[in-house]
Amino acid sequence: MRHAHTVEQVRAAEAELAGQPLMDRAVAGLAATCARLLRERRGRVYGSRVLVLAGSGDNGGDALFAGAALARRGAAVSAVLLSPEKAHRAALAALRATGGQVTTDQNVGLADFARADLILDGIVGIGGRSGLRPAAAPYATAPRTGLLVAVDLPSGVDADTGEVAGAALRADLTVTFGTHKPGLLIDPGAGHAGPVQLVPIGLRPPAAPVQALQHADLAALLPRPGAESDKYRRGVLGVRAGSERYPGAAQLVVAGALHGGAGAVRYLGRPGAEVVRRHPEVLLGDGRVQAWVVGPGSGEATVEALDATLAAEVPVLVDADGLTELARRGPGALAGRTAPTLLTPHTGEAARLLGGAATAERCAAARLRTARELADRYGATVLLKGSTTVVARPDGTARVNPTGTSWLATAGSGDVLAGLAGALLAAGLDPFDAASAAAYLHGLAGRLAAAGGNRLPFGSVHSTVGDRGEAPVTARQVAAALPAAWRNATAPQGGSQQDAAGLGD
Ligand SMILES: NC(=O)C1=CN([C@@H]2O[C@H](COP(=O)(O)OP(=O)(O)OC[C@H]3O[C@@H](n4cnc5c(N)ncnc54)[C@H](O)[C@@H]3O)[C@@H](O)[C@H]2O)[C@@H](O)CC1
Ligand SMILES: [K+]
Repeated sequence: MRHAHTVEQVRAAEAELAGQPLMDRAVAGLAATCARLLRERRGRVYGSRVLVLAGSGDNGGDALFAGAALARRGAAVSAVLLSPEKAHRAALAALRATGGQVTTDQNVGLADFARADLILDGIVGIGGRSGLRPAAAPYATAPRTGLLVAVDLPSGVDADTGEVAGAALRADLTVTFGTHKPGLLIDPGAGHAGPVQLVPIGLRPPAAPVQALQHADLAALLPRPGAESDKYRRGVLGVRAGSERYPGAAQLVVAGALHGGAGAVRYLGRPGAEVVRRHPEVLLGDGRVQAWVVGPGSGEATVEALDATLAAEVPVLVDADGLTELARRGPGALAGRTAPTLLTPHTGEAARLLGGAATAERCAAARLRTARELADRYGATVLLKGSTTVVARPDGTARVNPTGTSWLATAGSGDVLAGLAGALLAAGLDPFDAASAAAYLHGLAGRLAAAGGNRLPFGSVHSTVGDRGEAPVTARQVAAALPAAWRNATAPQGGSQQDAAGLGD
């Protein structure tokens, strides 16, 4: 499990320990990574051009100290000071002692930025407030040919939320200290961070409010049938999805559920005959179920379907048309529920559920806040889909999904996810585990399907961008790739499989 802590928690954990040794460890890790990158790119550190962007705090101090370490190994290091009068004194002296050049002229800085082999972004770290200041903003868009390494986090990204107010630096790699920060794992911040490397510095922070599953966590969560298993013990999922107008949604929910390990799927809806023709395993008509999925493509049947499922005393997953109807009814519609509810909106549906001034764009820009607010208001677990899927519980604990790919932004992909998460609910996972495991498996299936037989490219903690060497996928292909994703995640050699899937640390 990856753990991400808030700035307040990091500060408290740091306060328990002495400052300078922490900084020394951070700088040593940072300088070692930069040296490795330079060796990979230029064959050696000696003679490489390194630019340090140094702000006024300890983040600038880290970058300047790392610059000094690289200069001692023969790199040509220059630094541009963004707040000259407040630059970290000891670090600046260390860089000067190695012969490093220091400037306060931003034109010189931008010229060096264009030609450096490696740039260290030490403008602001966890002390950053409300976006980049005017002196730093040009570096967010200035042309460069070298690699940019963000120190602790990309300047301009909100450490606690991943929100970006205005411009932010875009890194090729982020070297973060002590623990992950939520903003490194959640878009848009995650997109600015690139792959994240964690340098341990000995912090002992409390339980993390934001987590990201890894392969081993998924393997532990996914149900495994035992000798005593029958279809009821494995979990029967009831599906009220699809309509005459949207028969495909029913097929995709069912495909997601069957490949998601449901003991059986019971289908209630108009296109029943078509569903059984495609999936002969499916049971039709009312009967015992352990969880429900309601809403995908349910069209004119939605009101009745929602009434029936919300009255059931088993977990219910509400998606798509079901969410639009729920938004009309408001949070009170869930007040009488005796079993858990899982809501799986995309940002447009999230905006509808929140009402007021909420828009899809604002929900996308503030994903963690949106998921938490919905979970709190509706008293339900919420899986907010999109670039970085976020799962939040009413108590605010959240999981962010590292496996997503933008290839999953395709029609019907959400229906497959609903069926998969529903199957895991029916198997007895609590909604938080069911939703986060489903998102992980679904993302992995999307990536495996997109990569075809190719090895997945080296990725990151978080890589939501469709990579070269991948092809577009359909929702049916995602459903069909679920068994491969399941095997990939649960194979005994999980660690190497994780690397093969491009999800290494
Ligand atoms: N405290 C510790 O024990 C450790 C801290 N470390 C480093 O220290 C950093 C935190 O240092 P600080 O607390 O000094 O904070 P930062 O260096 O992140 O930033 C604070 C400074 O930046 C200014 N500032 C705030 N918002 C700004 C903005 N939008 N644009 C420009 N300037 C802005 C503030 O006025 C303040 O002077 C971490 O991110 C990490 O890099 C590491 O060395 C590990 C150990
Ligand atoms: K930074």
